Amino acid sequence: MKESLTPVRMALTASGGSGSATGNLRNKVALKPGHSLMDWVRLGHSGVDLTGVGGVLLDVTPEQLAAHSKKNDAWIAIRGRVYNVTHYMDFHPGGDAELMRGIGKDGTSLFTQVHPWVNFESLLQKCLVGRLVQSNRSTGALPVLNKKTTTFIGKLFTKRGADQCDPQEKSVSMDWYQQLGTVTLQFFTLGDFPQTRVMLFTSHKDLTVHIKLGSLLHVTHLLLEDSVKWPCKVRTNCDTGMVEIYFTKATPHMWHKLGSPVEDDGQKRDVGQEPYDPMEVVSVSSVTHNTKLILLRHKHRIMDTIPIGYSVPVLATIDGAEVIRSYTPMAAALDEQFLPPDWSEDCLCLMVKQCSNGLMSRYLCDLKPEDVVNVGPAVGLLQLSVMDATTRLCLLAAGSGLTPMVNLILWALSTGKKKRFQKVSLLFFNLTSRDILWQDQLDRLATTDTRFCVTHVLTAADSEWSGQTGLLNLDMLQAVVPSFTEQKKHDTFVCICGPDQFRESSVRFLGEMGYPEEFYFVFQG
Ligand code: HEM
Repeated sequence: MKESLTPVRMALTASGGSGSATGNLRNKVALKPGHSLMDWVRLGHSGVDLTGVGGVLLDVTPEQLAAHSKKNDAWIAIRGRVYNVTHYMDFHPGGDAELMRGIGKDGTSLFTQVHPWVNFESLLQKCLVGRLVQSNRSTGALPVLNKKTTTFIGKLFTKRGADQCDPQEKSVSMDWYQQLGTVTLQFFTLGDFPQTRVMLFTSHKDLTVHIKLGSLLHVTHLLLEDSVKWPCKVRTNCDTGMVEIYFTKATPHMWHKLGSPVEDDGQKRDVGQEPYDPMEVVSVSSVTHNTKLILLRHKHRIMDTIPIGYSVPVLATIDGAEVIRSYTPMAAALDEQFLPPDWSEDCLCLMVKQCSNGLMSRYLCDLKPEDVVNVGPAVGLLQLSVMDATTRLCLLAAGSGLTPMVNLILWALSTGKKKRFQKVSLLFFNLTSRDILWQDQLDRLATTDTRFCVTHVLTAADSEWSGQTGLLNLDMLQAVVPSFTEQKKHDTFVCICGPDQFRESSVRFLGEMGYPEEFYFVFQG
């Protein structure tokens, strides 16, 4: 969860800025009655569409941005995101005239010059229109600062690019803020779900952050001003592509600067073959009679975020032969109260069903704490942006096909998401009731979040089972997945994961319901 950001005046001192557009120490205006921060928060929750575009995230060109430069139609871009601040005008503590100075354009530098501590992400979350993209007419060339890290007024800004890549992949910028006991790094990317690796070495000060966007790897290497604790927390905002890394300071005190950049060779390079990483087993716990939850951790202070629905290859030498099998890392629980006791933020969690003839699954389920497993780079095809306009997510899973669904469920139900999913339905098939994975967690989630519902179906139910039974059929599917209509085609997206036969029949029935391929995604086993 995002930590609350109390405005930190020290951040101002640290950055050397004046804190006011005019140089006055304070430049706040008296707001009209009914325009306090609380009133703004209330308006955000009132259901009024503050975006003015109906809640669909748009790609906005600079020309389109410039067309919204009036007080009663005011858009502003800050760090790659475009917000409609028309409703915010009268709530802006610096007054409407000040805010107007950044309207219709990229207001990032003005904004950071005046109040770098203001948490615009949170204040304007209901106003998010979309992403600022290159104009179609422009050359697509972004500043190319290869192998260069520029530091200015107490924060670090890194921008790199390559000529032959998608313009959206090119830039990653960075900012930071601090409180007495914590320091947070923010990386602004335009990616859907950038893959991030955080590494902290010597004296807990030597920090390297890798952000992988498509075929590019952006590397930020810093010697922090002081030591921080491990592990950190990494949170990715899939709507905006922002990655936030939270550290607890080893000693609480205000830092004068974040640290100094370290020049590396090859700051940006194509991501090609990455070696397998040795990871240590933290714990192996039972989920059901034949399924285990395995927590792995890098031997050194390394932490990865894996994009939703991606899988990692696991490599092991079993009976003298090398075996590779892919698994989808997932959250270790749907709710904090179910987290395994040894879990920490830097754990990679795999759920593995022990198959009688599965060499790798037996090997993994027999692992003991401190054993070492080789894990390769994550790969996947699911792009969350295909669900930009989706309000209803239908998940069809069978057995361990639940694994990619877990992170999808958590993502779709996450608060903070501007374009909320109104409904997330899981149709979950298992053999018998003792095979149902995480039944307690799924059922609990369905009671605590009304947007989520789960239907358990057993294919070999015993006499005590009062729920649904049988193999997937068209009626069952139609009860969970709405009929496909041309007018509402973007409303629903379906994800499928399970054994071959299950995937095939799901696709066949969806076809019978008229669903074109672009409205569902099949995870390959
Ligand atoms: C880019 C154009 C903007 C300009 C020139 C501007 C200017 C100002 C000024 C002069 C102040 C008074 C500063 C002080 O005396 O403490 C202020 C305060 C503030 N502005 Fe803006 N602003 C801009 C955009 C925004 C946006 C987009 C937001 C929405 C997130 C925002 C949120 C705030 C907040 C929350 C304060 C109060 C800060 C505090 O109490 O520390 N501003 N702004």
